[in-house]
Amino acid sequence: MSGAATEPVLLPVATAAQVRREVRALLWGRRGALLAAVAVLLAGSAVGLAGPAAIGQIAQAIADRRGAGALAVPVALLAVAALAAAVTTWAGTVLLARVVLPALGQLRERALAAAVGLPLDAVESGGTGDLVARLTGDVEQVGDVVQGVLGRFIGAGLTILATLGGLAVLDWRFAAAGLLALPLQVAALRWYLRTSRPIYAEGRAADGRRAAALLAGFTALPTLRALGLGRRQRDRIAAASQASMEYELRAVRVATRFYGRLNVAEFVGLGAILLVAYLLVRSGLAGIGAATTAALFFARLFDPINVALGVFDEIQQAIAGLGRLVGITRAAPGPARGPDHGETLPQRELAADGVRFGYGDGPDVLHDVTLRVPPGQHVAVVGASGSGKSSLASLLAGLRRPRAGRITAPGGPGRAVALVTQETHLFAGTIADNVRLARPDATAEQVAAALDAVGAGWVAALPAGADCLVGSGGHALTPSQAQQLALARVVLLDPAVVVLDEATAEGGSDAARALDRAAEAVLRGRTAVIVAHRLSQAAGAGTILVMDAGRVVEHGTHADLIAAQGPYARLWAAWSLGRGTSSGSW
Ligand SMILES: Nc1ncnc2c1ncn2[C@@H]1O[C@H](COP(=O)(O)OP(=O)(O)OP(=O)(O)O)[C@@H](O)[C@H]1O
Repeated sequence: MSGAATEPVLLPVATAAQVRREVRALLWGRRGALLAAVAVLLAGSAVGLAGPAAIGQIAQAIADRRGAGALAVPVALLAVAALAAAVTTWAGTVLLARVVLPALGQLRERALAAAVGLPLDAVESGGTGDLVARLTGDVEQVGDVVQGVLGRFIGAGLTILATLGGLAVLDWRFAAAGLLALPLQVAALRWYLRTSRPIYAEGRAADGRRAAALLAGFTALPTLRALGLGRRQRDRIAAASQASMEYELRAVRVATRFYGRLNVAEFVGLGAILLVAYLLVRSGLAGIGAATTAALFFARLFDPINVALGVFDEIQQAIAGLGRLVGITRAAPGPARGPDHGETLPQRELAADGVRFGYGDGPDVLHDVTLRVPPGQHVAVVGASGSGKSSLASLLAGLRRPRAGRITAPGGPGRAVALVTQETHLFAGTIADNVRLARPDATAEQVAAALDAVGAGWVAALPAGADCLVGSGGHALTPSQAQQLALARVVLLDPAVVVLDEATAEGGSDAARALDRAAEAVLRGRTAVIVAHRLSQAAGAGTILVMDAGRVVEHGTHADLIAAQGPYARLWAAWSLGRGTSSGSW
């Protein structure tokens, strides 16, 4: 392993243009519904203008000293407008959620699917933490914004537009006066974002330290008590709590000052409108009614502007989260889906040509490895520990990409190459669920047949049979039983090629024999590469490949290699000698 302590290479983050393209693609199929939602929200905003207009009419009627009858229509309009605005805004928000939530769900599915197909090295170099954070934290953040504030943000934006339009319709000078507030609002927002972000970030870090201090207090309780250190830990927790509270206070102070600045902007805008109204009314260019309406229009902007600016930060963070989500789908796809893995030409044999490989930016661990496995043939790979057998297996299975050279595998529908390693993971669920992972539509009979094929008779003996719960919290399986389930998965998957990496290394002699038989059943009739843990596994294979320090140093049948008196013959002699005394592996 190389000791290069480089920063982890995180998964890519999509650029703004890529995010836009992805969002457009996601929404394109729903554009009709989206347009409808925006139209309804816009209608709601426009209807909302009727309220101030009605009040303006009332003011005008009073100024003109008309009778009470003249108020009937504007008052009725006021009531109807309020109702209509409420209904349309509600309908628009619901419609918008119906469009955006399924789109987000689709993006999450695509990101998940991409994550599952990521090349192992991409995940390893970025750290699984990055991937998990994106699939949980970022999805949650984007989802919260989409469900919570997006509708309000769009509604507020449309209300601002409609109101500015209303002001301009009354008199363009009203709109111009109102726009005086804009530069002040922009400056306030920029100041707020600049000042609040570091406070929020440090606040989150302080929260983390508080949680860590608390946790340490709990886990180390017996030690702390025994040594009489409880008070010191309590002081530490108190200090951490104090620190995170101070950040919270600072955040509140900044927010208060932000809204104070917005109020100044509103004061400037409203003052300008009143001044313009005064001048227009005095010169007879506008009536009292229009002036009242203009002032009310502008006052009506306060709310949506506060909403829009208040959630701006959240929306920006959600856009950043979206970039990280889309970034997963942009990460280079694994070689199993690349053209070299048999997509272009129907390829029958599994082959490696001049393959060079190493981990991360470490040294090469495979040098110029070439091998061919004709259809239906079995090749066993043997060699001392660290000679590169497992690395070669993961390359052949398409889990990792070579630095140079090519891996070619039989093409065809479905997953053509299955890798079985001893690291089998059991998912929480029934035994049948675990086997069915390979083929979700498999019937109970097919699952039973697959279990039968690998000799997992013990399943039928369980009280619940294949419906027995396993995985975290479920019935505990022995490593070799878990291995059998992994092999049963392969039977269901029915791949053309199987790469078996020490699948039978687990267990004592009885279990090992059972696994050997299971592996034989799985390999029968398929092209296979077997990383042989015990030489007896290799002896039966058509071709044996001997590896040493990342190179293929010998290959041939068992008899050929014994006769050649080379490295394999030496391994065989050593292994045969130790067979009686050790567990059987070298
Ligand atoms: N994930 C990894 N990151 C970095 N180096 C690795 C990694 N896995 C293996 N190596 C290195 O690659 C070389 C080949 O290891 P590999 O596991 O392929 O050998 P092997 O023949 O399968 O050994 P064993 O029989 O012990 O499993 C070794 O030097 C090993 O230290």
